[in-house]
Amino acid sequence: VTAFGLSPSNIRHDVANSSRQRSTTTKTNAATTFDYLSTTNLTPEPSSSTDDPKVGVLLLNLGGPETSADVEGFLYNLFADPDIIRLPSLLSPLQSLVAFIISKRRAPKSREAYNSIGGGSPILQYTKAQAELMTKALSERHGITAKTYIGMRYWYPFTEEALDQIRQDGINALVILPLYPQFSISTSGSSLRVLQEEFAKHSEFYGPKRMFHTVIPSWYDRPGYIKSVANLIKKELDSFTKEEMEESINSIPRHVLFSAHGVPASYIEAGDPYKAQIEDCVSRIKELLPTEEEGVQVHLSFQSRVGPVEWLRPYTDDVLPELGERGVKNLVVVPISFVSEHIETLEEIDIEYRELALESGITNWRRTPALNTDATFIEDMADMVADALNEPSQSITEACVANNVGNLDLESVSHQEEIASAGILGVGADDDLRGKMRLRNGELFNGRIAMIGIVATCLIEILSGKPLIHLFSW
Ligand SMILES: C=CC1=C(C)c2cc3[nH]c(cc4nc(cc5[nH]c(cc1n2)c(C)c5CCC(=O)O)C(CCC(=O)O)=C4C)c(C)c3C=C
Ligand SMILES: [Fe+2]
Repeated sequence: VTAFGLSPSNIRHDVANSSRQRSTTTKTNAATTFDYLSTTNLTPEPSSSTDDPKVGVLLLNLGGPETSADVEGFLYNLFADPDIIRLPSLLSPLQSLVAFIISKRRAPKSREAYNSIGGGSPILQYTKAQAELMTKALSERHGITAKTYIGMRYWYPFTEEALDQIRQDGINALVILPLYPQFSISTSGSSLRVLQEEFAKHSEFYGPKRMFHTVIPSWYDRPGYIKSVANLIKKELDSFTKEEMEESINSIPRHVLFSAHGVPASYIEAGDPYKAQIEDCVSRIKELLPTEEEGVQVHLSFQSRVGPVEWLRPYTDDVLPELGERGVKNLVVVPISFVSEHIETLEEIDIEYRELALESGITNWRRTPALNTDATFIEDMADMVADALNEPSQSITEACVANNVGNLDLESVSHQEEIASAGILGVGADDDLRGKMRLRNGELFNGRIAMIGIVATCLIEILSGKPLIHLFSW
């Protein structure tokens, strides 16, 4: 079935009539029709007295503090998310306490970073601009009138608020688009979990008889997106002057460093597709760039690690000095896992990494802007929504299962490994593998003991007022 196989009466519906009943952010194109509804296998009950399809697009994003007074609350929401810090189930009742302690601890450093970029995150402004332009392009390119909603995970407007509005507006065909090109359990997965909970709470509204929804879980491989990033990089590569090129003492004069947001390495072990999608994305973009023979070398590293655990490697702050040592002078840094400017582009890359690069001898520094409202990208967003309306639908649950959301639970990881290896272990048991499984279970046990120790340490600090907590570095 297509994503929204509504009843035949909706086919070739006149947008001009229905658009009067809903508030849209677009100009209405009266001559256009809802051709995308033309395959009809399912017949939902209309949500209002008319049987208009009311199309909504829900853009999911992370959100960010708008002022420095918001920073601690934002951090609390982030660390209270079990998809960001997953405690073993025994300790999960302590999640709020852990979030409280870590956010208090981290707030001054984060606040300073936000102050250096004007006091708050620009994420909401960029997301609003993307929403408005995408809605307009959806109307102009595809004749689809839709209302676009923004649902942030950790700050206003929260996803729950967007869903309240979606219900009030009587939307009956919803495209869910996380603004993360690559899927991670910690980002798109976390937002989809909120949707799952909300849909269960209001099942009378979100049931298939009342409303269809389809999720676009990841879209890093869309040619329009790949092309728009490649174009931004080529523009920066072309900006190196002849003099700058001559400064290079590396055999390759220009270098491109993709700096992706990191995740803890344990996420990948739990089945997070993020690393594989980042690598695939980078290799697709690379195909559109000049080759090494043409004087451009491409690198990939991961930034923004937080806390005491191992994150995806290589780390950006290790790679920059290495490139400097290799005589690289001309470098274009490309933020790759996010589509608008935010603290980690404006502060971490533009200030911290730039300084590190200059200290390391990389004298000619460039950074591609985030896609923001890039015209090719906005058009591709609109095309992506239109495609989702015409292609087979993917439910929230299907998207979660396909991307291993929920696997972060330590018990389920261990259980799945046992299941996965049961065949090998049962017949012709492999002692080495059994040994590894025992080791893994031992590690889990040790992990839990360590976690209890950490929480106990925090409690002691709170109760005693003494700073035991800077034993670990959130
Ligand atoms: C693809 C993008 C992102 C992934 C993956 C991701 C995972 C992740 N992040 C943290 C901890 C923090 N993230 C913070 C800010 C932040 N994170 C992303 C994106 C991804 N995070 C963005 C775009 C932002 C910035 C929002 C803004 O205000 O502009 C922060 C707060 C900032 C700071 O104090 O450094 C934290 C903390 C973890 C632990 C994690 C994976 C488990
Ligand atoms: Fe983050």
